[in-house]
Parts: sequence; structure tokens; C-alpha cells
Amino acid sequence: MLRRLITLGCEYSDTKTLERKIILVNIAALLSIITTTAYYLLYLIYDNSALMFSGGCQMLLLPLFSLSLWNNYRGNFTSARWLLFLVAVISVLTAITTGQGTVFNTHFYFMLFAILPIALFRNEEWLSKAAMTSLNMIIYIYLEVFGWPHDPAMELLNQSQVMFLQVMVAASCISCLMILQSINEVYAEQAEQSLQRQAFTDGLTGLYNRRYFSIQLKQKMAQAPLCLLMMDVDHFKQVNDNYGHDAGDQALKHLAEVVTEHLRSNELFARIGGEEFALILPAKEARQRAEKLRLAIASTPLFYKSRRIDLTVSIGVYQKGNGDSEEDIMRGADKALYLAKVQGRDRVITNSAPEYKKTS
Ligand SMILES: Nc1nc2c(ncn2[C@@H]2O[C@H](COP(=O)(O)OP(=O)(O)OP(=O)(O)O)[C@@H](O)[C@H]2O)c(=O)[nH]1
Repeated sequence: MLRRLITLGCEYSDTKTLERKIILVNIAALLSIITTTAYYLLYLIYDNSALMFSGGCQMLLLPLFSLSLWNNYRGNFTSARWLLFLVAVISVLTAITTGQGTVFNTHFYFMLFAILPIALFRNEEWLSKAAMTSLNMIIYIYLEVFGWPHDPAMELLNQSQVMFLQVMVAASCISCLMILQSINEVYAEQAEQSLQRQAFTDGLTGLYNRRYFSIQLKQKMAQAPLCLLMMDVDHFKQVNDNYGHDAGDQALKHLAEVVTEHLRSNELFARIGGEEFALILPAKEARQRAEKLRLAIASTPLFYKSRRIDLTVSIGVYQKGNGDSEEDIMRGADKALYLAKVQGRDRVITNSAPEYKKTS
């Protein structure tokens, strides 16, 4: 329920930035409703006529905060933002002018309202940002310099009650800023992670792409003895020619899934070219596992529009030697793969095989 309220209107947003701003407006509207109600309950406990009157006037404005949520729900984001700010400003002005004056430093809220437009309005709405910030700064400075007289009934409050309300005003301003800033941070982090994922992911198969693979290969080279496997689909052009390009795409996805099923979660597998894949495995088990992968692919046909498509792969395995660079490893695996192709495909060739050594 709370989650639904916070995300009202997000379904219309086409960017993460707009989504973040919609959520911020919803949270700010909910916080306004909660704090106004909490203050009013406190005023009732204090049983002070001036406070109850000013709090009562503020309570009359609560439906307007809900209207801001309603506007987001309807996709009217600009109206929602403006409404939120105007109602918030009017609500605090109401509290000050209907009895409270500036005794509790309630005018600190205008400092908060001067900062918030920077987070809530979009960059292209810079005029709204500037207008809101200036308006609130002017109100804050005026009230700070000249103050506002309070209702004589306020004198009936004791020292600790006044202090408690002053602390509440300061605490609620700081909490609002902290909540809104935390949401900004979470979104910024998510956006960065999502961009990074996109930059390193192959769009078709969801596997890592060549760029990520190269970076990881460099890092893994210093670790335990490793083997690089290069895998290429045999006669893949025929799949495209016979069944269509979409069938070819499905075949690549299918192959990625079959191989992934046979890997441990931390093993690096990537699509490094059209129908070419690369995989890093521990040296001592690489040959055996390459063979298992080849058999798994050959024995798991793809069914595309009720047609059976049999796929096979050729695999080149290269065990990293002392002093091998990243290029040496890539070149070695590529050569083993080439030999697997020329020897008839659907097979695994390693750099320890006699045919590999013969050609070096
Ligand atoms: N459907 C689809 N086809 C692709 C994709 N990327 C590359 N291809 C196709 O993959 C085919 C590769 O063909 P070739 O390099 O001749 O190799 P092959 O037919 O697999 O033959 P061998 O590798 O020699 O066994 C080409 O027809 C490309 O158009 C892709 O993302 N989707």
C-alpha cells in the first residue's frame, strides 16, 4: 500500500530521472500530511487555543496535498510539483500568521523549501526552480529579520513545550532533507549500475560482451592456471539461411542457456562476436568440460516454430603458459578453434594436441 502510494504515476515515466522526481514529490506530499497531522495531535495534547487554531487551519489544507498525489496518479507531474510547493508554503505561512508567529522557528521550513526545488524540478524547468527558490529565500529572510508576532495565548506554553516544538521543527526539516537525499543517492547508484551493466552486456543473449571479457581476462591472468575456450557455432550461416535470422538469434540464446547451465556461478562466459563465445575455466578440468559442453550442445536441439534445429560447436582450448600475454592467449585459443573447424567441426582441439604443435 505504502509502496503503491510512493510510486503513484511512475508508470507514465520514460526515464529514471523523472521516476525519481515523481517518487520524491509523492514522499514529500506524504511527509507533509504526516507531519501536519502529528503537529496537530501535539497541539491538542498541549490544549493551547492559539496552537489548536493554527493547526486546525493547516489541517484544512491537507486535502490539497492529496491533490498533489492525485495529479501524479493522473500523469500531471508539473501540476503535482507546483501544487506541492504552493500548498506547503501556504501551510507554513498559515501556521505562522494564525497564531504561532516565529516562536518555534517554523520559518526554517522556508529554507527547506528553497533547497527542494533543485531536487524536485527537472533541469529544463529551471525557471520554476529559480522562482520557487527565490520566493522561499525572500520569505525566510524576511521572517528571520523581522519575525512575526504570536497570539498572546502562546504565552501560556511552558519553556519545555516551546523547546520541544523548536526541536521538532529543526528535526523534521533535517529528516525530510535526509530522506530525500537518500532517495537521490539510491537512484544515482542504481542508474550508474544499470549503465555499467548495459555497457558490459550482450543485448541478445544477456551474457557479458567482449569488452567486459577482455577486462576480466587481464585480471584473471595473474590467478591460478587457466584455460581460455573459444567456441564457434558450426555452419551458423545455414541456420540463418534455412530458418531465418530470428531463428539464428534464438539459436544463439539457446546455446548461451545450455552452456550457462553447465557453469559454476563465478565462471566467466561471454559472447565475443557474432556466433563466437569465450569461456575461462581452470586448467586442470578445461579439456574434459569443453568436451561435455560440446556434447551437451549437440544433444540439446532447439525447437523453433515446431521445427527442430540441431546445433554443433567447435571449441579451441588454450592453456596459458608462463609469460603469455592476453593477446597470446586469445591468439592461441583462436588457432585451436581454427584447427577444430578445418578438421571437420563439432570437436575440441587443445594447444597440447599434436596437430596444434605441428603448425606452431
Ligand atoms: N541471426 C544472427 N546471425 C548472426 C549474428 N551475428 C552473426 N551472424 C551470422 O553468423 C554467420 C557466420 O557465418 P560464417 O562466419 O560464414 O560461419 P558459419 O556459417 O558459422 O560457418 P563456420 O564457422 O565455418 O562453421 C553470418 O551469416 C552472420 O550473418 C546474430 O547476432 N544473429
